[in-house]
Amino acid sequence: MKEQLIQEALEARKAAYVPYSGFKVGAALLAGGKIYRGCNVENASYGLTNCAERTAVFKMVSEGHQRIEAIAVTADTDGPVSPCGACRQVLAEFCEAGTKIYLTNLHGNTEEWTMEKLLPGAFRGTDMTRQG
Ligand SMILES: O=c1ccn([C@H]2C[C@H](O)[C@@H](CO)O2)c(=O)[nH]1
Ligand SMILES: [Zn+2]
Repeated sequence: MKEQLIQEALEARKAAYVPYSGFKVGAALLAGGKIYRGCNVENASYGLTNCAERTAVFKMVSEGHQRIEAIAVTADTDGPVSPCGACRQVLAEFCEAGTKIYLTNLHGNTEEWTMEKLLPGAFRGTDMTRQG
């Protein structure tokens, strides 16, 4: 599954819409027996850009799944790509501590991370049980 997710992420990257940065990113995740791909989608109002990882997550949720089994992310970086802080927080919502995160690049450099390594001590909904 690791290799398949990486190949799917490489394919997903080809669809990236990046007229401003030129930096294409691809992601692919497994959920409910299906693979959801995502690419980054930029906007003339730069801050509205959606990263590849979040595109894949939102596709998954909108299709009725809420648990990521594993995810691969790829870009044309020197080392394995490093997901941004926003994506780490969004991934944490639908991953468990041990969920595998495959970080890779176009040169075949791959690192196998976990959600807990990607965002230690992530803020979670359960942290809000004593609100009010
Ligand atoms: O993990 C990452 C890091 C960056 N980007 C995108 C956002 C923007 O389109 C471009 C440059 O930041 O890369 C992603 O999609 N995922
Ligand atoms: Zn991001």
